[in-house]
This record gives sequence, structure tokens and C-alpha cells, in this order.
Amino acid sequence: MSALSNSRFLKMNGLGNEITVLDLRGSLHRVSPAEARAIAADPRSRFDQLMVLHDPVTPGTDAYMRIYNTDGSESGACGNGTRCVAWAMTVDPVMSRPVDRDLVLETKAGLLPVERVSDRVFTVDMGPPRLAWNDIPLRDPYPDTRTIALDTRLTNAPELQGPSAVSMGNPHVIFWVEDALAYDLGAIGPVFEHDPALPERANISFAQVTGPEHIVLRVWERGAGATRACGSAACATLVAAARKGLTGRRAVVALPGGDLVIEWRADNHVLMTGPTELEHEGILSPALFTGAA
Ligand SMILES: N[C@H](CCC[C@H](N)C(=O)O)C(=O)O
Repeated sequence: MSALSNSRFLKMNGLGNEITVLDLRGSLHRVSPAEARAIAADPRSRFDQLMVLHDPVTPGTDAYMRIYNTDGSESGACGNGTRCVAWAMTVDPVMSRPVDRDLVLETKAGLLPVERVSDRVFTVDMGPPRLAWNDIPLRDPYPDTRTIALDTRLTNAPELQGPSAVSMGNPHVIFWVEDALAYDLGAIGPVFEHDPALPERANISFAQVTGPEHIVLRVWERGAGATRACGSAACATLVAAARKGLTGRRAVVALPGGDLVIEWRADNHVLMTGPTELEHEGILSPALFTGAA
């Protein structure tokens, strides 16, 4: 029987980005890719990202998070999921613990301080963007990642060239487009996600800059597909837009699920503000894990 059988979970969302939160603090179990896929396969616990809480690693932090995509792969960042975890750790009667300061969460990519703005709204300090080609990572060395080249050329969308690349602890490629709604994400997203110039694949964004403080964004997520919102993509896009002089350092990023406010502060940290929503809680059925080791 899996150590996860009968574990309590929260099904949440951040702007429609489907998030399942699982608290493994106090346990040494590490969710396997097969277990993550099994949890995703049940409609009650379905997720774009599974956020797993572990005991804190770095002194002064409140939890270490592992982040899984629908396909079982792991990511270093998930903005919408981090807000959901912050809600769970400050409000949920089972997961919350008293803290007399703002939460600090940790992932393999670094520390994420979180501030509660109102009941369900949180600001996450997503840290500094990583702009060097080998940090994103890209296959080819670029002195400047504001414009890169992928191997993929689409005959039906030849304008999709020269995207920007940014890491927010996870890799993002951003295409600048006239109309973000014009693209069939399900058809073209996976082709770019798996481009040979992206050694760890990437989240693929289609960004339409509609003003110096406004961007319309659609995202095909690595390992999860088209989602209603992607917080780290919104951060990566604002950084890339500001670097290209398309926007200032603060903008509203409009995603299918709603708006995020993103600010690239003078100290180089990127702040993301947005809502969270609890849908329901549940218990992982042992039957889910038959055959998933
Ligand atoms: N939805 C998440 C990002 C997930 C990124 C993941 N698909 C990856 O493999 O990097 C967000 O709100 O930031």
C-alpha cells in the first residue's frame, strides 16, 4: 500500500490553474512520478500542479515544497500553487500553524517569502529572474536572451520566431504576438515545449502587449498542457517585456482565468499578487495507487 493512501488533500485553484495541496510534513515519503500521475488521474484530486509540503530544510523557512506536473515531472517554481500553499498554511484548520511573521517557502530553486494581502489574496516574492542562457537552460550560448532562436519553424505560423527566454526557477519561452487568442495551444504548444534547443523543455507563452502596463497571456505549460493561468509565466513575461522596453516594470497580466499583478522591483525580485480558491478537500483512495510505485 502506498504511504499516500488515505492522505488528506486540498483541491484548490489560483485563477483556474488547478492545484492539489498535499501535506507530507512529518513524513519522509517522497512522491514518485507514478504516484503523482495517479493522483492527477482521479477527477477529485486532478491537478495542473501538485504542491507537496515537506518539513523545512533551511532555518527560518516554514516548509519545503516539491512541485509536480500532471505528467509526473517536477518543476522548481509554481506561482499560483505557491499562493494556494500559503492559504493552506495560514487558513486551513489542519495544515495551518501559528506564525508571527510572513511565511517563507522553499523549493529546489530558492526561497519564496509570501505576504497575505487579504482573505484569499497573496503576494509571493518569486525571487530574481535568471537570464543567463545556461541558467534557463538553453542549448546554445546567447549573450542576450531577450531574443533567441528555436529549431522549430511552423509553416502555418511563420511569425512565431525570436522569442525571449527567462527562468523563474523554471524555464519559460515567450513569443511576442499580435493576438494571443489566435493560436491553437494544443497543436503548437507541445512542438515548442519539446524543441531540441530547450534541454529541460520549457513553458511556452504567447504574449500580447496591450499597453505599457498590460499584457494578455496564454500559456502552454511544460508537463501539464494549456492551463487557465501560470504565475511564473506571468512573471517571466513581465521581465522579458520590460527588458525589451515593451512595458514598464509593473503590469497587469491578463490570463484566461483572470488577472495577476506583476512587479519587477528595483532590487531585481519579482512580486506576483493574485487570488486563491479552495474547491474541496478529500482523501486519497488506496485504489489510486494500485500499480503506482
Ligand atoms: N502553473 C505554474 C507553473 C508551472 C510550471 C510547470 N509546468 C513547469 O514544468 O515549469 C505557475 O503558476 O507558475
